[in-house]
Amino acid sequence: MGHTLQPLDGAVALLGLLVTILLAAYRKFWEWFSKGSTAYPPLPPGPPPEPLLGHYRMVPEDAAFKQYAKWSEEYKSDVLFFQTFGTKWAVLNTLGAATELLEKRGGNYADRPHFVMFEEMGWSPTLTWLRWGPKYQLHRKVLQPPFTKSRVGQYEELQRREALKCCKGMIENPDDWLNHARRFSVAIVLKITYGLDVDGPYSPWVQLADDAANAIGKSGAPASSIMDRFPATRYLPDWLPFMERLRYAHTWKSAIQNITSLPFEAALKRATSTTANESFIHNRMKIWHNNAQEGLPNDFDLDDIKGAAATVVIAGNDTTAATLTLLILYLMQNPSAQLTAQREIDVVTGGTRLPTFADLPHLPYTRLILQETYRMNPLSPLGIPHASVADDVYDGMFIPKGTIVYPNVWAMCHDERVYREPGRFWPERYLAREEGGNGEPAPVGNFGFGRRICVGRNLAENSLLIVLATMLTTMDIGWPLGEDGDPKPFEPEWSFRGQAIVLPFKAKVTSRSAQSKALLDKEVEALRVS
Ligand code: HEM
Repeated sequence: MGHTLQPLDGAVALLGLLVTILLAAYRKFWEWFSKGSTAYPPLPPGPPPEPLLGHYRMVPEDAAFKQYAKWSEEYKSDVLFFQTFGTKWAVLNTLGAATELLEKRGGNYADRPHFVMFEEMGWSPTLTWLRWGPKYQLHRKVLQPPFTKSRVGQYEELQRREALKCCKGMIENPDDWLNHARRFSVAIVLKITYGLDVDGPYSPWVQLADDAANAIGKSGAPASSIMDRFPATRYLPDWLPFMERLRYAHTWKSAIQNITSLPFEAALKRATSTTANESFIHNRMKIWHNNAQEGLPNDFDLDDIKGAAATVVIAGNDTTAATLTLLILYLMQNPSAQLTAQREIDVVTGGTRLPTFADLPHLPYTRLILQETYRMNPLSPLGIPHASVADDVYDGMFIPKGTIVYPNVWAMCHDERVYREPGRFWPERYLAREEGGNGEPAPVGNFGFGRRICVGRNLAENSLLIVLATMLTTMDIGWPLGEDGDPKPFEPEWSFRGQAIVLPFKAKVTSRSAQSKALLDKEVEALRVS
């Protein structure tokens, strides 16, 4: 039967036409807007946005850094520009752009965006998320000094002690190597910050730190949730289907509250029961009490002390544990690199003692293994975003005030113009050609840029180098064996939602020799009785 034209069909057709015209007009407007005017140069390029939603739906939540790298090639620009609901963000895909903007013009990019999702997760004031201003400067002034290159040596004894315990734990419980890696990292930051000891891999402190790391690690790229792009949505009910990230924030809120409060409370209790304790919390509390007693103002109040301490644990724990996990992965996958580093260490120690901090400057290849690990998988592939304080122009492109700026560290570390076969683990790549290398530059950006550069980078580097050197001296790391007794190579799984994390995997950890085991046992025993 034929279909006669109804008034409704006409209305639908009219609506369709209207939508098409509006879409075309919107595209034209965007082209005009991004081209700039006589007053403003054009915005950096990027894919054309959708009406109303802008680029919101176009950026994948999973491995966004890879999509940004592709767009950078497609639009032939090291800087890309995006917007949605009035929020603007730029992505810097080359080291040149990141150095120029975040380092040379660092003052203009020292701000952070307003992290709405993290606020929903219940964070106290912490340096990492604080906006640029007096409060930020106060936190940085308090947190930076203990971790500078000249002062970080005060933690070497603690770091070596924990490295020895970590290796002994891994060798004696090889199936549990991951928990020993986690314990190593938590033990260092909890001791420095709160004066707390972490007894074994199943200490509740390890679990607590692990929950917080999970909460952060899978929360998506910072400042990229719907609440960050469109803050009013934080007030919507979290059961709405598109409010998945708000639901996530509320689910994990207790993990953030626990890591902020429980070690703090435990440290305060210890402060009354022990006299000598030199942790961050105890030093800050002493200042706080003295000021209070003398009637002086306390600029750094209790909430600031609590937040600053939690920053060190959260920023310093999982990053170190995740890098140690990557080291084990790459050593397992690259036996020849492992052997070269082991030989290097044997020459320095004569094979008759375990390495110390004094040996590290003489272990260039071991250091290159860590450097190559940083390059292969930057933990924060899009860094932690900065934000611009005032309008700026870069390479003829306009970057408006208040733009959120992501350094695409992954793209910089995998730039084929800089690194040959960037997906290959090859520590020699940094050596000069005549030494069998390719003269490639050390990767930059793993610890961020400019005024916001990581406060704990020297501490992290020392922790990782001493545990790496101790592992190489005392352990062999290989593929797990199958039931037939043969090594079974595999490709591990990864999570790229927010941080780039390798998921737990199996490895075969064995003692390197009876002699290295005896040396390790002796040193750990000496720690126990001291
Ligand atoms: C392998 C280990 C680590 C990695 C890969 C790492 C990476 C980063 C990155 C990418 C940033 C952002 C920098 C920027 O905005 O440009 C950062 C900031 C920060 N990191 Fe680390 N970090 C590590 C270890 C640590 C440790 C051990 C501590 C503890 C002392 C720490 C404390 C901080 C703090 C407090 C900030 C915020 C700085 C600011 O906003 O001014 N990090 N880190």
